[in-house]
This record gives sequence, structure tokens and C-alpha cells, in this order.
Amino acid sequence: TRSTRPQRLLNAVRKHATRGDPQSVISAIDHFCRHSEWAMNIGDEKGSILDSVVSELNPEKVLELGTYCGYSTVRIARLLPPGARLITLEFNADYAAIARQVIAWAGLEDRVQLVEGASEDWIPRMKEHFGIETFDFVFLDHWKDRYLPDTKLMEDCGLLRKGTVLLADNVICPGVPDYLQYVRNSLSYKSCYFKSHLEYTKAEDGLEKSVFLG
Ligand SMILES: O=C(NC/C=C/[C@H]1O[C@@H](Sc2ccncc2)[C@H](O)[C@@H]1O)c1cc([N+](=O)[O-])cc(O)c1O
Ligand SMILES: [Mg+2]
Repeated sequence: TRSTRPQRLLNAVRKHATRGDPQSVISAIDHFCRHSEWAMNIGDEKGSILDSVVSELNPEKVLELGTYCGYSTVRIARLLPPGARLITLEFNADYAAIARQVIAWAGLEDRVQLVEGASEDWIPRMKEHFGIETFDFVFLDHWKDRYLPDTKLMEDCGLLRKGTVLLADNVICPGVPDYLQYVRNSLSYKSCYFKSHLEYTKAEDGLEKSVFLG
């Protein structure tokens, strides 16, 4: 049977990246997506914005919604101190299997916990199952119609604290209008837009950074 695009992306990582070198994994995926096959990773341009937000925050507890092949998981985890933890939720078992190998190739498995399942099922279980009190940073990059309900669910489950930062991918393309309207008008958030481009293209896209005010 034909290989899948995530499998071909993993092959490119194994072929061109150095084990234990996260930057080489990032570069191998970006090269594959620019020159071989487009894939829905955040990419290098928006990825640099993600890097600057994470570096400024130095979060201990991170949640990522939507692992896909693990590209942004590697981008975030490579910037975390060894004691920090990144929990990443992925619904699709095939994507999860690829992402585990990408994360391992980067040598970051010690600070990443990939959980298979749906965010709506796992968000309510973060406290009792993972011993998480609150998250310092949340990266949203999963199904676009889940950004808003999952944000409200995180609020209701007490997983956000004063100062928690939410960073949402694709707020222009494909777009998340209901989520944008909410974080930009709610008195519980201070929100700002980082204009950029859709990964590996010239189309406009951007990231929305929203600080929870409690
Ligand atoms: O559709 C997009 N992303 C949806 C991503 C979804 C990812 O999250 C889980 S779903 C899940 C994971 C966890 N919990 C519940 C559901 C899917 O299995 C996939 O791995 C997208 C599309 C474009 N584009 O240009 O079309 C560009 C992008 O940057 C995108 O992120
Ligand atoms: Mg995205």
C-alpha cells in the first residue's frame, strides 16, 4: 500500500536530520514541506513567532492541542528546561505513531507526553490523571471548530490561571472566527494578533496570543 504523507515526512527526518538534534529535525521537515510535499505544520515563519512567545514565557507546564507529526511539539519542547512538561493531545492514531518517532528522533521524549484521544475527553481529566494544577502555556492547532469550546472547557476545569498564555494557529487561514471574537471581546483575556503567512505559502495567516486575566 502507498505510504502516507506523514510517513514520507518521517522518512525525510530519518534521512536528513541528526538524532538528538531538534533543530535539524525542524529544518528537515521545513525542507520537505517546501520542496517535496506541503503539510500543515506551523512552519518556519510562524514557528519563529511561537519560539519567541515560548522563550519569553519559560513555561513549566505546556498543553498542545493537535500534535499532527510533532513539528510544533519539537519546536516548543526544545526550548523548555528539562524539568518542564509538555502534554500534547492527538486524536488520530496514525499521526500519533509518526509524531512519537519524530519527537524521539529529536531526543525530546523525556519532556513530552503524547496522549491519544480527543481534547474534550482529556481536558477534564488533566488534574486527576496528570497531576496538573494549571497550564502556563497552551498552543491551539487542532480542529478549528474545537478552539472555542475547548478554551471554555479549560476555563471551566480551572486549568487556566492569571497570566496563562493561549497561542492559536490559523486565526486567518483556515480561520477561527468564533474563537477570535471570543478572546478579543471577553474581559477575561488580553489578546493580540501576530500577522504572518500560512506555512510555506504567501497567503496571509497569523497567530493570536491571548493572556487569561483570571
Ligand atoms: O486543519 C488544520 N489543522 C487541523 C489539525 C488537526 C490536528 O489535530 C488532530 S484533531 C484533535 C486533536 C486533539 N483533540 C481533538 C482533536 C488531527 O488529527 C490533526 O493532527 C490546518 C489546516 C491548514 N490549512 O492550510 O488548511 C493549515 C494549518 O496550519 C492547520 O492547522
Ligand atoms: Mg495549524
